[in-house]
Amino acid sequence: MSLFTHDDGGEVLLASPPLIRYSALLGNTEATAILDRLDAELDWQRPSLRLYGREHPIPRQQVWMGDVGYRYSGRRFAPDPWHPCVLAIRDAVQRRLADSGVGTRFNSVLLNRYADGRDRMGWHSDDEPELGDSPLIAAVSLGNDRPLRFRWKDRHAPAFNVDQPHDSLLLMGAGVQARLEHSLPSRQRQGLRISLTFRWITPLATD
Ligand SMILES: O=C(O)CCC(=O)C(=O)O
Ligand SMILES: [Fe+2]
Repeated sequence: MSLFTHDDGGEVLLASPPLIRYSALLGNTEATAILDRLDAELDWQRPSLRLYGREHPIPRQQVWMGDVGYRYSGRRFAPDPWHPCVLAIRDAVQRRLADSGVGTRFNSVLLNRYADGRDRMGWHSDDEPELGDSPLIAAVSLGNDRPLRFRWKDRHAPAFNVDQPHDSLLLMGAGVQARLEHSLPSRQRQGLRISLTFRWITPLATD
């Protein structure tokens, strides 16, 4: 699914709200080397979520990284310090977005590790209050190409998939979290994938 291509290589998958995919963010060799390092060097966690009084380990692993803490599903997470590879990716993302006229910075990132096709993420929007009114989220994919599935909250149009190849960047622009939900469905026979979703978090007054 692609409407047209920007001069800088960004593919406009949805014009409004904007959903834009960029390829070859780091270059294949560097992206693969970084995938291996993040897999080996990060302190991957599998927290449990409490649902109807029972603890359920999430079906993937994750690391929060950056300058500010984060609340997720009612719990507080202290961030891990920036890993040099993650800083390199953040800078590449900010440069690529600046080149296409999107001046933005990110102060935190959620890294998700999907060991195989059984690991997944359920339907959600990234719309926590500390992300502000119309958050901009930049999702970088390393490793196996797993489609991100989107559905409209008002169901006015069908759900659709967005492929996320190795070394690609998906920009979810203003309005995407308000109007759509996304999920990473399980798949058969898939290998390791790590995603990095960069965000700007405004620390709340209660912090
Ligand atoms: O791994 C993905 O592609 C999706 C991650 C995501 O939705 C998130 O981190 O909020
Ligand atoms: Fe998300």
